Amino acid sequence: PPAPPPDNASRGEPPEPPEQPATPGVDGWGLASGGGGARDAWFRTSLAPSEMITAQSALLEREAQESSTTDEELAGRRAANGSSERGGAASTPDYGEKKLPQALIIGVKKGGTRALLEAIRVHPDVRAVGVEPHFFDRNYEKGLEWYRNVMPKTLDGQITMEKTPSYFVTNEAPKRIHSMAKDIKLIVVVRNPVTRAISDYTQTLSKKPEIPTFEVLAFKNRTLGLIDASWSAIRIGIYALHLENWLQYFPLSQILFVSGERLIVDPAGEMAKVQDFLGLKRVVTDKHFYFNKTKGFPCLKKPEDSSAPRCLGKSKGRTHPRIDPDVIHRLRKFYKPFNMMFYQMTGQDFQWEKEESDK
Ligand SMILES: Nc1ncnc2c1ncn2[C@@H]1O[C@H](COP(=O)(O)OS(=O)(=O)O)[C@@H](OP(=O)(O)O)[C@H]1O
Repeated sequence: PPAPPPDNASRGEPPEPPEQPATPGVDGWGLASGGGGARDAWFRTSLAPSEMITAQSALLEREAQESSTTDEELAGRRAANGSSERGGAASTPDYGEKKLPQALIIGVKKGGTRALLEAIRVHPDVRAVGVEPHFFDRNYEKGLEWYRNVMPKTLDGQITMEKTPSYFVTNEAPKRIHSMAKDIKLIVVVRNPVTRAISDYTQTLSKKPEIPTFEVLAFKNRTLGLIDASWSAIRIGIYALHLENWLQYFPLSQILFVSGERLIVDPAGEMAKVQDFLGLKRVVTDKHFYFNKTKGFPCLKKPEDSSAPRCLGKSKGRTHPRIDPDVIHRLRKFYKPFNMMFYQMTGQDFQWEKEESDK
């Protein structure tokens, strides 16, 4: 495989979270209603009103810094809803204590991380932060007490979780996470890197319509067919490169790789693996999902006691621009050796080479 690419260079996109040079030698849906009853709704947070303030300030900070890894719609609703976010549970006393997370969704950006977090927080034994705390990349200097405070209260036996997709590509993240909890469980939602890159670009384009085309940004030299691996949209997809860094600190057994593609076609199947990995009873099953034809994605069934939205918002499942098939072909060739290395490292074949087209 080609040599590790250099760091991302600014290409007129919103700034990315700080990404570090490659490791040397590497080629490379929960409403806690009625005191813990049905928790089946996308777009709900498990935060009490007071916790919302902390989380919202984290959110605002995040938005001030950059907006590349966003769940914009979710953020918008949260800001609009203010402290009434817990809906039916707002009047329910919030028992328990805030703990540091025992499991993290560390990536990848545009992999399907929001869908996974919203689905797992349906589980009564999981409580999660709705926003991305970005602790191990941007807020680390705020300290562990700040981080713990961002977390929702949990009862004994409940797992605390958060998701920040940029952790996966943050050089310092594995070391920092390991120093907090060496037995933490890590989840990575991976997706065909070509489609992921287009999804990433589509998100940027939605905020900055004036940016060059994907085809222009993807190449250092298009005539020579030289891919610009320093462009973050491309670099994030070199999963083997980033994974190498995590494996310096965590055994493979502590990392679960979820297929972003399977999470769409068989959400219950992927959720079974996630629950097993987290040591949870398989509570989130096919009964919780339905396929929404308008959205084109699986959504969570509406809880009996709520009129909450069931699908993820408009920022999830955007229509991708049409990309020159030749460029897609070049990118697939570029990623192939890295994908092979990733399959070998994880012992899982994600079948990205078999896909005939990239959405
Ligand atoms: N159930 C469901 N509903 C909607 N969207 C779904 C779902 N499951 C997976 N996906 C895919 O998730 C992609 C966004 O990934 P992330 O949530 O990780 O994005 S982000 O990094 O937090 O911005 C998003 O990417 P795009 O389709 O490119 O918008 C979706 O394809």
